Amino acid sequence: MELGQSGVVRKTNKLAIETIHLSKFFGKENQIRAVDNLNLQVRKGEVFGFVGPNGAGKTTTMKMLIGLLEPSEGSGKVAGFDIVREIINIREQTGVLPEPAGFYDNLTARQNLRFYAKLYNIGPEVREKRIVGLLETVDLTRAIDQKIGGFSTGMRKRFGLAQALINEPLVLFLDEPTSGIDPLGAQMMRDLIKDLNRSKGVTVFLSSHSMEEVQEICDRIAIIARGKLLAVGSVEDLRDIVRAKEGVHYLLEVEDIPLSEAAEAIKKVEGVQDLEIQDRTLHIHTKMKLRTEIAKAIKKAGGTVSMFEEEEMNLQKLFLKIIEGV
Ligand SMILES: Nc1ncnc2c1ncn2[C@@H]1O[C@H](COP(=O)(O)OP(=O)(O)OP(=O)(O)O)[C@@H](O)[C@H]1O
Repeated sequence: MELGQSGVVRKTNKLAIETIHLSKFFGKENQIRAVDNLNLQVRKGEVFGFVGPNGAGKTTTMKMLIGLLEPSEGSGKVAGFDIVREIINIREQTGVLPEPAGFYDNLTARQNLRFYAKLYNIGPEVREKRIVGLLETVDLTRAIDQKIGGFSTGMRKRFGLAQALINEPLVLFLDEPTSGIDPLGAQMMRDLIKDLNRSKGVTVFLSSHSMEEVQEICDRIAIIARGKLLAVGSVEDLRDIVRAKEGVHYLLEVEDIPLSEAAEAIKKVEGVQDLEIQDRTLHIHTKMKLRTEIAKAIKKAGGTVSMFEEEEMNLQKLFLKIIEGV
């Protein structure tokens, strides 16, 4: 344990968030298993994406992590503090952008932030400076004395981020940070999140339905469905998981020998499952990664590889493959 600059207790641990068998059941006989035996480890300083279809259990998990819901079973820690017994410490160390976010619409941006700063006992001098700095960070300087009620959706989201940062948190929880905002506003929000993570080392736990967004800003991603964790890792780790399940799809173009000869040579490589010729391209389906073996077989047959690519598996495709049949 150590004391942070502000005198707030900080626990030393390599993990920002950890859950062990974390579960939440609803209903008379606990028949709704909203979160079911979730084991998660989020490292300090990473941007962690939490994705899943509607009703997967994302919000319920977040609520348990920030002390708004008590787990039915299992346990968890945020910034080293227990999510049941040490909620006050967790509140001090975390910032939350909920969806939907509620503000005092009749108060200005500055007045709203003042209110939240007071909840954290931040003294007037630090408070006023921090408010100006935060509103500058989220590009709302010009709106500092405008009432929140008149803000656009994009402005409200950015304001929500400023509010979530008022206590200089170690861990930031963002629920759908770009939902409902236009592409330009969404990109601005994503850049802000990346910047915050890089410049201040804030750990970000982010839930989103935009796979493009998650792929762009997250270091690692957890995929959940029906309350259960299906996969976790970087996009490349998720590709490996899907490759192990579904095999690999290569696109290949060859010169110097007829395509039919190239196809015959490739079919002999162990692990090649299927092969098709479409126009001038060979589509090869293999059990595992076989790039070197296929290239060798072409060379041996007297051919020259002019194009050799693995079919692009973006997070959207990986997500659909991973949740398939669940
Ligand atoms: N208070 C509650 N009472 C009963 N069931 C609930 C309650 N809160 C959530 N649930 C159920 O738990 C499951 C998980 O809900 P949750 O809101 O956590 O999903 P989600 O992944 O956040 O979904 P979405 O992407 O739609 O926001 C759903 O089946 C939901 O209906």
